[in-house]
Amino acid sequence: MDKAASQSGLTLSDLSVYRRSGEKLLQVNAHVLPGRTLTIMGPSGIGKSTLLAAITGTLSPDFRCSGSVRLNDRELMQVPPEKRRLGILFQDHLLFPHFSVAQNLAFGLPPRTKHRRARVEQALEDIDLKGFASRDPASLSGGQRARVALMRMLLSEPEALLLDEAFSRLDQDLRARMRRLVFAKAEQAQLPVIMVTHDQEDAEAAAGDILRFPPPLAT
Ligand SMILES: Nc1ncnc2c1ncn2[C@@H]1O[C@H](COP(=O)(O)OP(=O)(O)OP(=O)(O)O)[C@@H](O)[C@H]1O
Repeated sequence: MDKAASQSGLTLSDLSVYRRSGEKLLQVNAHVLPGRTLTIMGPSGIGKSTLLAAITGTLSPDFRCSGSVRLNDRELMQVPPEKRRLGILFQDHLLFPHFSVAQNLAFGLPPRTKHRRARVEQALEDIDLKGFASRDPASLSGGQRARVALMRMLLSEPEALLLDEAFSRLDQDLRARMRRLVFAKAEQAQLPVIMVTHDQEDAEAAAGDILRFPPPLAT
């Protein structure tokens, strides 16, 4: 593998999260290739969401982290959150309630994007919501909201995706459709993905490495 190829993707090196008291929650070493997904699973409360916050640079003051997060050729630890170019999707699929669907999507576009209206129209088509531009988010179904949230994240041109129980509020059919959409987009754009989930089917659908906490006991 040449040097450039070996640097592509998202690399967590001894990334550790601690409570302010000094107690270590998790430590992770992982390399996620472009277009591939690393699934993180483990019991509630062990620090999976906190780990994602360490990656995005949005840890609450109750925690601190150490180690390294490299995205392609950039070390992110000293980079402010808004410049890390990470897309994160939570289970709530939060949209701005006073913005229309189109305005929510436009919010994802980087500031200097040209042809904003056309980009938003195309995005609506991509998620099968043509004609929904002026709708109020509250008038959408859960699945429609999830697709708008996903597309808004993708429009922001992230270089990696982080999914925090992103599919858990969706019913089974929709969950499978959303998963396919996310993994297809990630593969198409060659984005590394880290997915936190409690759901074995999510993990199987991702078809990538799985990191389980606590590690299984050796037999
Ligand atoms: N803002 C906060 N201040 C203090 N403690 C917090 C805060 N957020 C989370 N915690 C605590 O930190 C620990 C890790 O929480 P975290 O949400 O990262 O766990 P998790 O593994 O993602 O859990 P779940 O699977 O239930 O989402 C938990 O004990 C939680 O109660």
